[in-house]
Amino acid sequence: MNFYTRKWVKPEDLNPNGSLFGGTLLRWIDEEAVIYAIVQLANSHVVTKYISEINFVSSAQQGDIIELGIEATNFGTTSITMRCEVRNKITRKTILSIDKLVFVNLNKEGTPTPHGRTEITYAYVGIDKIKKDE
Ligand SMILES: CCCCCCCCCCCCCCCC(=O)SCCNC(=O)CCNC(=O)[C@H](O)C(C)(C)COP(=O)(O)OP(=O)(O)OC[C@H]1O[C@@H](n2cnc3c(N)ncnc32)[C@H](O)[C@@H]1OP(=O)(O)O
Repeated sequence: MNFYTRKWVKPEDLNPNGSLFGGTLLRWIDEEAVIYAIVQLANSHVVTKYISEINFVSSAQQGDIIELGIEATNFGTTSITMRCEVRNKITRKTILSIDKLVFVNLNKEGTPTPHGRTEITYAYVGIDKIKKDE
């Protein structure tokens, strides 16, 4: 699993108890996962379809540095399934885990369309190769 994104937990990210707000963390994960899906499927028109059980394992506090990890676990016909783990960068303690995030590859009309991908792309995919809607 690659931990590409690091976040520094700031005052505006906190809930009234002073720990990292769960909704903020989920927003960061959705964003991270959609970028991962766009790169893997080489298409900018992908949407979040399904997110499985979310396990908030431990909390993060102001000042903590956390990192978000995403890994593709299955390439379907029109979908990609990923798993996610968030951990404290310093202690490596798990903060959250999600077993399944499913994103669907869409065409210009917004209909699910085959992506033709079968395995993880590790090499850099040029941004010019990512299909964008016109
Ligand atoms: C890096 C450079 C970028 C440059 C460029 C930037 C562009 C920057 C763009 C940003 C983009 C932001 C995007 C953000 C992410 C949102 O915020 S997306 C917003 C939230 N999501 C939505 O609004 C989606 C709403 N849902 C839908 O529109 C429809 O459900 C969908 C997605 C079109 C799918 O329709 P459907 O009838 O369920 O389709 P169906 O053919 O039955 O299934 C499609 C696939 O989903 C799977 N599936 C269906 N239901 C389920 C389920 N419950 N569980 C698991 N899998 C399921 C199916 O098995 C199938 O997969 P395959 O077997 O083909 O692999």
